[in-house]
Amino acid sequence: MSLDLRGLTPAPVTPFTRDGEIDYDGIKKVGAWLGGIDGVKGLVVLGHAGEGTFLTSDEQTRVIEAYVEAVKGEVPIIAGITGEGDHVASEETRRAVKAGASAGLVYPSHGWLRFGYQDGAPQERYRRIHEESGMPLILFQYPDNTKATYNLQTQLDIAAQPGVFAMKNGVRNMKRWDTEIPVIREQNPDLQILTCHDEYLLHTMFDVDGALVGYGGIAPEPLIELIKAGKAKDYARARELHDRLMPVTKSVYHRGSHMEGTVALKWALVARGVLEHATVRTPLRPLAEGADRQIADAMRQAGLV
Ligand SMILES: N[C@@H](CC=O)C(=O)O
Repeated sequence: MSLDLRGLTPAPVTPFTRDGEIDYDGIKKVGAWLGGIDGVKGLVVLGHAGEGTFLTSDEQTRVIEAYVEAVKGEVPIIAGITGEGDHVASEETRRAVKAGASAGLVYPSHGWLRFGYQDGAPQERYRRIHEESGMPLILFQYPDNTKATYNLQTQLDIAAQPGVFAMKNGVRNMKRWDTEIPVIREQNPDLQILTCHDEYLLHTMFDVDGALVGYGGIAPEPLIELIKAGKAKDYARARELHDRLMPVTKSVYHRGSHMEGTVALKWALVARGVLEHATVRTPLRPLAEGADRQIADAMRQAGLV
């Protein structure tokens, strides 16, 4: 498997026009900017930050194509694969391959969040998607406080399957992180382990090959430094970067929910001059009055503006 995500892989937003259509000029701008940064290893489009499930399947295809064009071959485009059933997810992955995506980040089937999954179902989901599309896949570990979180054996099984080359881990249970990551690593030395703990990256930064985060779409430069510091086991430097970013972390990710974080990401890009406005699609809603100014202040304090 040749994809190398050992570094920063941002999950960028999908820009919209003020009337809620996809803003292709906006994608060009975001894609060219992020794709041109040394240390960015790929972009994951159509994830949570990219409002992927709020797009029609035609729109999803066009967003992939637009990002592929925007990055001009500098980095691979990876598509979020979110279809509920394995058959539709597999079809979705085939469309993504055709549109130019180089890999897929496979989300759990949505119903598992509420009801949990039957033994073997996650393994089968990855197996089928890979076999039917040929796409290299990233295992997505959901938070421990959801029923869609995979137990250790399920993670090990998926990680060992053909076509699975990386894991995006957002377990958000530090006991599980500290005990499971070493086992996963030992049993799958080639698996690229990427943290997605946007709201508290510091703890996870010392055990990973990289980060696959929405945060990377607004603050790529310090996050690349943070990943380097983690790999060098330079806690002092990592702590310094963490502290510098804290106002941004708070104003974007310590909000009522991670959903608000997606809206906040767009305001952060407005502050950076990358986007002109922060239009999102429902069910996302505008942030409370003044949040835009608070986010812009935080970006200034962190030296990102
Ligand atoms: N960082 C979030 C949202 C990304 O998909 C997560 O942990 O899942």
